Amino acid sequence: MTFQNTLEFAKLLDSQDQLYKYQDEFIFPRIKGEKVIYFTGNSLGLQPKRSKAYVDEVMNDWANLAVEGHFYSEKPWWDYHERFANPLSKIVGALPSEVTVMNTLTVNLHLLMVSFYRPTKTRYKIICEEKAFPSDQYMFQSQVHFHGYKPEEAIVEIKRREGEHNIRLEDVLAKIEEVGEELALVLIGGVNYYTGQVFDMKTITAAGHKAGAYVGWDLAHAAGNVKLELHDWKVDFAAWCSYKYMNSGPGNASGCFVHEIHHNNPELPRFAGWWGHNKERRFKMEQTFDPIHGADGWQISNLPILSLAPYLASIELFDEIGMDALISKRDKITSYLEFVLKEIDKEVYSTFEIITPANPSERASQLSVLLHGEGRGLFDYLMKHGVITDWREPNVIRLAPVPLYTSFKDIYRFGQILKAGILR
Ligand SMILES: Cc1ncc(COP(=O)(O)O)c(C=O)c1O
Ligand SMILES: Nc1ccccc1C(=O)C[C@H](N)C(=O)O
Repeated sequence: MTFQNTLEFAKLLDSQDQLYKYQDEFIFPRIKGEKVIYFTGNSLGLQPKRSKAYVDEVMNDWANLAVEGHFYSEKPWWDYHERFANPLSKIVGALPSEVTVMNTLTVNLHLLMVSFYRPTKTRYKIICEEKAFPSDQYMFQSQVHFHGYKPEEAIVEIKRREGEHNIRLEDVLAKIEEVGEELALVLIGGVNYYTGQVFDMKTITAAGHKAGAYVGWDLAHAAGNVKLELHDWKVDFAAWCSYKYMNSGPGNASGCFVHEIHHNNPELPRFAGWWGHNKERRFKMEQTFDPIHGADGWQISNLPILSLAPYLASIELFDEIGMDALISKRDKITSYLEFVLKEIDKEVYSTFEIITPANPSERASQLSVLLHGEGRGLFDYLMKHGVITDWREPNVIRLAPVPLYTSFKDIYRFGQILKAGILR
């Protein structure tokens, strides 16, 4: 399809968009009375209107039933998290028994590393990507330190080549082969938070296994954004936060995946708690831990039901729409954004550089734009004029045209505001 940078064309695309109506499911902040153009769903997703009723339900059950709510509320709290298994498993390409919700992302990655980072004298290295999200870097450093290694000897970063913004698959595979028998774990962000690069998770997972290592993925920017087949790819474990593309609310619960091949492995250590104990016998208060066979067996504490409530509301929305419809709009709207950026760049003789891969199979909902010759002033201008983006040092803005609630008209309007901002 040949795109045009006109309001009429954007409206035409909106009229063909089957997800157009879902914008109305979300609450948009307003600036001077007008809904903002929201490009930061990769940091914090918008609030679905249906979330509040789910939270209210828990508040009411708590008021009316108090402790009895654990077992007798409309959605009993003691197994509330089990409602996520079906819809979540479809989002990440897993069996229902392979997913669970608990804690928060970095905490879950730490807990999963308890099981899957088991360094020995000869096999102790972790491969990760250069400039991983800082929380992941601190996690790796503290984990290797905990096991008695120094970060510089145990952490192997895959570097970008000189002058390139993205990591090449061939370089990931070469590094895995090079580290070979010393490799204990590969743990990479499935979608890089800064550039929006999507890694070839299937190929990297297979390569890590061939080297004899476990392979896990930080799916913060991938869950609800890209097509995942965690089960078929034989990923060992993964975790994600739910407050980005899954719109569950600030700091909300994380999701976890543990492949079924690990469910009955008594050799795998884990940090246990009563919520991971045999469900039928949990309240018998027995001494010996008998883990649930499934990702739920990694649960530790009883769950924060008030925060799961909006996550459940949002996950049901995903279930209604399905990942395939989302991804098909995602690709079209991301390409339209790319087109509009390039058109504006030509019109104003500017020098943007989109550092996200141009290849649609290596990107998803995010375009990261290097603003050569522009500074924070442009970002501030956009914010003031109703475009919410985010700024990452030294001079990158990240734009995520989330398919659930972004319209093609938003993209056109953004282009016009951007142009005015550059010419200001
Ligand atoms: C890739 C990645 N990893 C980890 C985190 C940290 O998540 P949390 O603070 O929920 O542990 C984030 C975002 O905050 C992220 O983007
Ligand atoms: N949870 C947050 C709390 C405060 C500020 C930012 C975040 C983010 O999630 C940042 C996000 N991980 C990012 O890719 O920028």
